[in-house]
Amino acid sequence: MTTFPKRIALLGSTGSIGRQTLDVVRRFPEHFRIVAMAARSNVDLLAQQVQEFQPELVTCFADTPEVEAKARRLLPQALIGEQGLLAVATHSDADIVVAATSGLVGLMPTLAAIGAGKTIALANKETLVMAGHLVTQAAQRVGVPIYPIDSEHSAIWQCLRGEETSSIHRLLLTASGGPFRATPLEELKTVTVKQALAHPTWSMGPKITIDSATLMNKALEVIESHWLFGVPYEKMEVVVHPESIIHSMVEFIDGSVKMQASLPSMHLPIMNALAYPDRLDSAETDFIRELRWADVASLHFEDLDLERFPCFRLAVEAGKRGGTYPCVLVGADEEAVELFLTRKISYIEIAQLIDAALERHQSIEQPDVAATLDACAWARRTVRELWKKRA
Ligand SMILES: NC(=O)C1=CN([C@@H]2O[C@H](COP(=O)(O)OP(=O)(O)OC[C@H]3O[C@@H](n4cnc5c(N)ncnc54)[C@H](OP(=O)(O)O)[C@@H]3O)[C@@H](O)[C@H]2O)C=CC1
Ligand SMILES: CC(=O)[C@@H](O)[C@H](O)COP(=O)(O)O
Ligand SMILES: [Mn+2]
Repeated sequence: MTTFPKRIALLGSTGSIGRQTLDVVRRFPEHFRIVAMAARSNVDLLAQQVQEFQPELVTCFADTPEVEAKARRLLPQALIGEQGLLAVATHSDADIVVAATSGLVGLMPTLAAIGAGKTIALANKETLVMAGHLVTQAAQRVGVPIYPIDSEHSAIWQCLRGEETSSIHRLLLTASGGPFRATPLEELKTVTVKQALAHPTWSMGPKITIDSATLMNKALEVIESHWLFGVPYEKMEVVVHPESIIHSMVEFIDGSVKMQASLPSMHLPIMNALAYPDRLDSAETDFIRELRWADVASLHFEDLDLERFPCFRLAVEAGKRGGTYPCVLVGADEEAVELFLTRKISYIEIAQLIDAALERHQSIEQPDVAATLDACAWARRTVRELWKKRA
């Protein structure tokens, strides 16, 4: 039987997933309590959240001296600096850690949380992509569960309840196709950051939104599925579904297909991960609207256009090759997306730089944590150097 309230440590409280997690906690105070929270630079919002949720521990990474000064002024009780994420992830009062920072910074706190025996509610997909073997082995060793928050994985997780992995014929991950699904190929050379950030169905942080535009996000999700559900790459397919209402499907060996549908809102997968094995009543919320027949009357599905989205092939290939290739993928992507967001490279150069970094890499098998982080750092440096040579 579940004991409520569950006590939550929230990594990335000021982000898109972090804020939606707090919406859920705010709505179900008898079910959840925030005991610790961490953010990087949005001190104003973090201070408001601390005021409202009264965590026992708050930390701010503070990536510049200005942010640090502000954090010391507005949050004198906060732990400042890089140790903060680890302290939040291992807080002794937390039952469950919501891993919702963006990018590769998610790995170490997630491993630390597992080591401390915490249940993981995982939004940060980069963690499993770059270190799937380390994270899943650690979780198995300690005996802690990893509940997915990513919408596709939440859908698959729900479809698999009561089923055997041996009954899976294939996983079908849906992809919205992003803002450039139908853009003439020639125009992709000149698309802007603003256009790339205009996701057709989801409102998310900038890194994942650009990954959705390049379809890197979907490839990361294929790799994430491999680790979460233990399904080989040959048994996974991606189908473009522009409405983002079917969040993914599982086809079983007898031909039956289960799919999970809901309007695009991350509140539902967050609620699912936090409340598992229970389900909370969404009628009690103002952020989840029930699905009406009109919403599903006209749904569309298309094949994925691999020529349009070179990042997809590059990334799945890196996942299949294994070793340190997935670490390089995550590091190179993080750097290339940063260069694009700061308007230093064009949209099509994202894939070119990631490709060049993967080409140059000498992979090692079964990397440990240090080798994983080294490979990510090497990839970031390599992308930056390649860009400087071009510029
Ligand atoms: N948004 C979504 O709908 C979905 C997101 N995900 C995944 O969830 C993760 C989070 O995404 P999203 O919420 O969109 O991202 P955002 O960019 O909106 O938020 C990122 C959060 O992480 C914090 N953060 C970043 N670096 C650090 C650091 N070094 N120390 C402490 N905090 C840090 C940010 O703090 P600050 O704001 O102060 O800078 C912010 O709170 C990503 O891995 C993404 O792929 C998966 C599925 C859906
Ligand atoms: C909400 C969520 O889970 C995102 O990861 C979503 O999948 C992004 O949409 P795309 O299908 O465009 O990548
Ligand atoms: Mn997703």
